Amino acid sequence: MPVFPNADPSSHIPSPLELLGWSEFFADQVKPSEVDLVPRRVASVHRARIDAIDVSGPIGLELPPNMNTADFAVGDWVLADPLTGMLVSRLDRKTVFQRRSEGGHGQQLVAANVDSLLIATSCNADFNLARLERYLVMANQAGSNPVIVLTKADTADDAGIFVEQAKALQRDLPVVALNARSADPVSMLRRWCGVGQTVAVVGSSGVGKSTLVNTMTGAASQSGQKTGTIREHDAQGRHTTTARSLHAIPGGGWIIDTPGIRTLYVSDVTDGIDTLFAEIAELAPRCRFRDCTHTHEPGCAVQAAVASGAVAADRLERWRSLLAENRDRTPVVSGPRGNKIASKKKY
Ligand SMILES: Nc1nc2c(ncn2[C@@H]2O[C@H](COP(=O)(O)OP(=O)(O)OP(=O)(O)O)[C@@H](O)[C@H]2O)c(=O)[nH]1
Ligand SMILES: [Zn+2]
Repeated sequence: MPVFPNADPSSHIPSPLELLGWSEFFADQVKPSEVDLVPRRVASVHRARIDAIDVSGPIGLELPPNMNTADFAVGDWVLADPLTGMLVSRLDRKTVFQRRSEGGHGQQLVAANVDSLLIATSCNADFNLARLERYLVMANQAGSNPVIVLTKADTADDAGIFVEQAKALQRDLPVVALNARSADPVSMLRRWCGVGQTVAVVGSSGVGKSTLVNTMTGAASQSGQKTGTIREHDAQGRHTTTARSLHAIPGGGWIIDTPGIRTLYVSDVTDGIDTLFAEIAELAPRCRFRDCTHTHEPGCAVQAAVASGAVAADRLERWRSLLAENRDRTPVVSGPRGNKIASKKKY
């Protein structure tokens, strides 16, 4: 019998459901009256149809007439009737990404139950600190661990310059530079893609999201086609992703690809901004005024930190503009006495 030097005899062998990302968080939500239902995970959402996976593989989900596919996100866990295949209920989400739809008023669901968000950008003209900050705010707000993935490192003279700049964006932020067309992603991203873990890839069009997903899933497995990624020609005649879907990573977790996002607005993400600019958020309580804007007030701890060089002036500038945008775009609802309160985060 082979001996594995690091094998832990007490180590937990994941159940087939755990391999799909199931955990106690979801199991605890199943009511006694629901024990005859089966958990399924949403693999792709279409206008009139939802495809799911369960322990036996890909499976369709029937939606009752009072439910709308737009209310479901890739990565969601639902309970279904095993006999009719009818979706009965959705379990609460551990994490959820949503973004304000362009021109629209509602929030558009991007993905749910994502453990780590792979924020892809390339080591070239696409590299933009302000855009990365928006994605970081989105990940922080959703409760997922952000990881910056710098693609096309093979085309850069010195990818290290990009790595250093990205690392400075947020405390303890993991940053990896790789060639998405080589085997790099498989080993370099493995620690976020363990058994039962789910990652999602976001970023602008053309940065290499699909290439990354194909490399991680082993394109030869054709799992991309099976779970329903759609590639269409865009205005420039390039192939581009138009639908999100969940793909299996051989020997590991799950990866969700998303279409390129043109404009990412920040809205209702105050906590996410505080995490991104932790050095500023932590100083604020030491300002003389509780509602200090850190611009002109006497006794401002943040301005003092900028003067001493402990906080970078451009960070304060970017913090201010993100916060202003967030304030402008966050819907305000009337409170009990007509006072305005920001809308509550809703999963
Ligand atoms: N040299 C190099 N080329 C890459 C790398 N990653 C992606 N590419 C190329 O960049 C182009 C765009 O890659 P895609 O994977 O289609 O980009 P995408 O982000 O999925 O784009 P959308 O589907 O439009 O959102 C393709 O020609 C890829 O072969 C990389 O790390 N190095
Ligand atoms: Zn201040």
